[in-house]
Amino acid sequence: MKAMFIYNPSSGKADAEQYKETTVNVLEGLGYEVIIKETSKQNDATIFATQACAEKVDFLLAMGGDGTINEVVNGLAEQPNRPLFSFIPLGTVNDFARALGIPLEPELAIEALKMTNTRLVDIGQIGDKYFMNIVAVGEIASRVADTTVEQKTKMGSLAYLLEGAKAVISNEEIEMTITHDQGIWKGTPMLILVALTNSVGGFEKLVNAAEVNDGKLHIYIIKQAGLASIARMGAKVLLGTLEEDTGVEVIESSNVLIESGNPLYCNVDGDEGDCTPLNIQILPKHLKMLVPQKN
Ligand SMILES: Nc1ncnc2c1ncn2[C@@H]1O[C@H](COP(=O)(O)OP(=O)(O)OP(=O)(O)O)[C@@H](O)[C@H]1O
Repeated sequence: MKAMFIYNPSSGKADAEQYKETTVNVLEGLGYEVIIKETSKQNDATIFATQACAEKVDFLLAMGGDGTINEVVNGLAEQPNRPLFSFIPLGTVNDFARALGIPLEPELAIEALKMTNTRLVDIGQIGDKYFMNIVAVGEIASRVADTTVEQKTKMGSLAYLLEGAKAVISNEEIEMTITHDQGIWKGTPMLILVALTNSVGGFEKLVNAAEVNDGKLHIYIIKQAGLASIARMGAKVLLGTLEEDTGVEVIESSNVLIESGNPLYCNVDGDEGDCTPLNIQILPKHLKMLVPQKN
């Protein structure tokens, strides 16, 4: 059996090197012959993941933050022979790991490779790219993309909230049209989230209803709100009851087209993505993943 191990030495606190040997030992202990690939720049992880498919490896293991994992998913998504996939989270947010029950401590995640189950997992397609967690559209979303790596490392998920709140103060109303399976929504929302998983920006209960393999895009339309309403919604984010807020509308759909009066950049899995109009669809159970067995 062959495995490819892709790691990003710069992810998180840049400590992939320290976990590399243990990871390879565990893979070899599981009977894999291991091909090791170190990324050095943007897109390397995508190229390596595509190579893994061409070389028909049995298992692809990645180590890195959400950005690296997103690149790997982009390399796998269009290939006909996708290997089993899993990853060791090293980033600052690690939403996909939270959603899948992969331990956030790298040592524990590596150990967990010894006892896994397979799970078919949905991914999303946005234009010609792929994502596994979230697309955010609105002025807040573009500000979040401005959060520096230093801010993210220091404050973790809090950075997302603070940057978001700052953006709200200068928020201008932008007309948006959302075409989904059941109809068309028009308005001037503050933020639109299209989520595949429960965990967004490190908040594990943000999209409570989302399961990684439910075949649905969970669309949260967050309407214009003053600071008091934002504080109320913030509390509900923590409690996992955001969808009950009067300022929030939730739509489930397999496809969505998001158009806006002025072009708006979106944020895809924490990084800047394309500009509106955005065509998003779900690819149900597209990845076969190895996830830790539940105790
Ligand atoms: N050797 C490298 N040095 C610097 N950057 C790299 C290297 N290899 C890959 N990259 C780039 O680093 C980007 C960010 O990495 P990643 O998201 O894994 O870490 P992070 O930003 O610390 O995590 P998170 O997204 O959870 O905050 C990748 O998308 C890739 O383009």
